[in-house]
Parts: sequence; structure tokens; C-alpha cells
Amino acid sequence: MRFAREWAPWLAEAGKAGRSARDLLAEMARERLDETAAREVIEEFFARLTGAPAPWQRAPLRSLGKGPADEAGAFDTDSRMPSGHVIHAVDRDVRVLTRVKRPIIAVLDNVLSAQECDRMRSMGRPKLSRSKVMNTQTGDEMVMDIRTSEGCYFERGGNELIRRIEARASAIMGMAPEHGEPLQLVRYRAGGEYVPHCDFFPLDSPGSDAHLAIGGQRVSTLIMYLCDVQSGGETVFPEIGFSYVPRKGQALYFEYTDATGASDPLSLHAGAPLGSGEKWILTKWMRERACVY
Ligand SMILES: O=C(O)CCC(=O)C(=O)O
Ligand SMILES: [Fe+2]
Repeated sequence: MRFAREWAPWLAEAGKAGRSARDLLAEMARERLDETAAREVIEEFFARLTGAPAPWQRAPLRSLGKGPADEAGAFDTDSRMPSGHVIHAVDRDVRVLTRVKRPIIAVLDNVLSAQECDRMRSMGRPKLSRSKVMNTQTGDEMVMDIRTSEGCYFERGGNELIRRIEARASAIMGMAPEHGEPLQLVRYRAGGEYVPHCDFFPLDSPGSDAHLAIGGQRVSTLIMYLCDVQSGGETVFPEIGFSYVPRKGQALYFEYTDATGASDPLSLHAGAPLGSGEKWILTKWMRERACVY
């Protein structure tokens, strides 16, 4: 392919310098190259010259404000979430309590009323079944020990309450509701957990393809907490030593995929084992494009 040949000398230099695939993509984007074409060239370069897949997800962990990640413009973009201490989320003023710069995280208060939390739990209770996770090889959803909880989905726009919560989530996350996956409800019981994982689909796993085809990569997550938790059950970000203790009506927003499609490995997170009682969460994931199911 002539196009790939033109880029070959530059790619060879970049490869020797150990630059990551996402740095290369960001530079090609600045040169106004079509993103799909650029990704193909990068994939082909790594396959031919190194015999390995392009290291999209193996970006080294760098400190903020220093190093090639920032030169390439990665992760120094502003959050999609509106700025300011209060977000006017359609029918409710949501207060920002805490922000983390990388990975982008915000702790949000007053996202749901106590009655809304209770109603979502009672709507979901009869529909619960064991939670599944994606098999990275096949893309199938499977029950696995790494996620010990029960859950269900609510059809998008399914009723007035769901529409209200979806509109609020969309305002908080700065993405149109059509980019959202259906809301997912999860209940953990004592001992239940979700071991450390990233919410974005790994680009080097064949199982991701079918999921990426629906609306592209996941870009951000909003976890809404439907009850207080007595012990354990924190949402933990082990790479940065950050831990959030669930509080009814609050939410945790985090964002991990930038405009070039690069996803931040520092967004690794977990639902820590629950000590006693129950933990209920309601989650909205946003995709790069409108998701059509
Ligand atoms: O339970 C939690 O605190 C985290 C849940 C989570 O990460 C997920 O459902 O993807
Ligand atoms: Fe997650």
C-alpha cells in the first residue's frame, strides 16, 4: 500500500524510539490523517516489523505534566463533564465533591433522590440474575469468579423514571443519551466483588470486535450508588491509591477514552469485597458513537 510506504521511515524511527501506538495515532491525527486509515497503518507496521500487535493498551504509566504523553496531547484534554462546582443536570443540581485529574474522576453528590434509589432497586429486584463479564477471546458474556454479583438491564427510555435518570446522566457525562448503553443495576451481597478491571474494550482482544461494532469504544462510566454500605464494597482505583465509600444518591464519574480513541490504563478499578449487608449500584456507560442495539 503506497500510503503505508510513505509513512514507513517515520514509523521505523518512532518504533526504535519505543513510542506507543497511541502517541503515533495522535501525531497522525495532527497531520489530519483519517483515523481509520492511520490505525490500519499503525497495526500493519507493528505486525510486519515487530511481529507483535500494536501496543494500544500498553502505554507506560507516566506522571502528569511530564513526558511524551503530554507532548502528544494525550490525557491533557479537559473532561467531557461540565466544569464548575455544580452541574445543572436537567431537573437536578448535582454538586461536585472531589476531582482527580488522571485518570479523570469526579465524586458527585445529589445525583438521585432517596426515593429514586429505592424505586430503581424495587424495579430491578425481580429481574436479577448472576452478573456476567466479557470473554476477551470470544466476546461472549460469561459468569466468572472475578465478578460475584447479580444484575439486570433496563431498556433505554423504558419508563419515565429511567428517562429522567438517563437525561441526568447524559448532562453529567457530556454525551447525548443515544451514546449510552442501557442502565445496568447490580446487587452485591456479603463477599461479593468485582476484581480490578478497565471498562473499555481491549483493542488487542478479538472478543472486543463485536462490542466495538455497536457504538465504538466506551469512553466514560457513571456509577450511581443506591444505598449506603456498612463495611467493604468501596470502588477502588488501585493504580492511584484512590478509594470511594458508597453513599446513597451519590455517583462516581470516570472517563478513560480521549478524542483519538486512546484509553487510559490508569482507570483500572474494582468493586472491593462487600463486608456485610448489600451494595446496590446503577451504571451508565457511554460510547464514542450512538449505540444501536
Ligand atoms: O461495584 C463497584 O464499585 C464497581 C463496579 C464496576 O466497576 C463495574 O460494574 O464495571
Ligand atoms: Fe467497572
